[in-house]
Amino acid sequence: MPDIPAAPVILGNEPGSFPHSVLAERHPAIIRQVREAFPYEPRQRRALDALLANCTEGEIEPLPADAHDRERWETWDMDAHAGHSWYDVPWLWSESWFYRRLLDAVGYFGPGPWQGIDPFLPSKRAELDSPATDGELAALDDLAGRPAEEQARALLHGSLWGNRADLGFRLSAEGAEEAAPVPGLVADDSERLWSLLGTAGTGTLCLVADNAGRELVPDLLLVAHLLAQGRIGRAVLHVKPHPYYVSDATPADVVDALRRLTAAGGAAAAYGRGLWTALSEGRLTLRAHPFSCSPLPYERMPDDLRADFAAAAVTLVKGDLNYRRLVGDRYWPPTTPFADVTAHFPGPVAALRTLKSDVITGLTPGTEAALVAAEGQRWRTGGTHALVQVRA
Ligand SMILES: O=P(O)(O)OC[C@H]1O[C@](O)(CO)[C@@H](O)[C@@H]1O
Repeated sequence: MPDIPAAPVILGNEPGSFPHSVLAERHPAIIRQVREAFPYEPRQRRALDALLANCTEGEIEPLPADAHDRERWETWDMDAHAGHSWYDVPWLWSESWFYRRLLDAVGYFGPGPWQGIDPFLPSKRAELDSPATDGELAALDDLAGRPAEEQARALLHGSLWGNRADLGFRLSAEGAEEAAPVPGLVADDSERLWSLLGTAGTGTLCLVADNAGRELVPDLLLVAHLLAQGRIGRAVLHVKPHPYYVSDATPADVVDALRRLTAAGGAAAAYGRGLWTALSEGRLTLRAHPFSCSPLPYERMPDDLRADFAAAAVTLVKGDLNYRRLVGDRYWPPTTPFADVTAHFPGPVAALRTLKSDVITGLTPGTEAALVAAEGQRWRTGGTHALVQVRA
């Protein structure tokens, strides 16, 4: 690990800051949304009320002795944070804790009739079934006639901007972006990524997925294309073992996305069938490792996960939250080299992310200055900029 000076860990205790607004406003809004989405019973409603009070005004209370994952949370710093305000512990930790406690409140971990019912399913399904998704899948028919290289670039673009829930594989979108005053892409190592993926490869691609629906669909399309073109021999798709950060993809969401593709007809269905076959033949594997919902940076990943990533030709890490966990959720100076903050990662790694939180590394001084001149600090959190960063 290079000797880089540690930057301050992001906490949520500064009123007016983005992390503070997530804890003070977004989490209560998520609780309201979940209450309205299901006919939860009185016990669950009382538990949601208690969570609302606890997460905004209370202290972190350890999991009960019989919680199925208590030991795991002990290794994830629960005892060190117990007794503190949610605002005074690392923001990354507080956010993960919120989803863990929310699932408890609605009875997700059971036992009982609500066990395994995803409280975010209605919003995920609505997005997947939206007419916007129809239009985006239909656009694949035009893409199918283009040269493979062009398809690959368009699908990468779709996967990247899909992180904004905006499938970008409509080729027309590419030019629009270049016309913006500050480029949409604040760092673009995509050529290095293509060189890692080669043109004829037997290696494994690990894709650490982020959101379900309109992000997962283009992620799957990209994987399908790379497998079909023989640029990789195998893919491992890492998803979350349980609902998380509202829209994060779980194994059930992968199945929903595949059904959506195969039912769409045209080129989308062909991609869907290819993925279905790849899963049944073991060329595409699903992983839902507990650490994928951990409140810790990837630097602290367990050995089995480390071995997975070490064996990959490249690991694609999708989205803002995974970026925060990859580089460390800290106020890095924006020009801190990406290679330095990802030196802990056990193999070649590429981040594909739209910018939705304060964490950023790997910018050139010129890019940072142009962004600040045009937008102040809004570019960090607005989701209007994106990056492709690679450490080979
Ligand atoms: O879906 P993504 O790209 O991981 O974004 C989730 C994002 O939600 C927030 O945590 C706010 O809750 C972001 O700052 C975070 O990183």
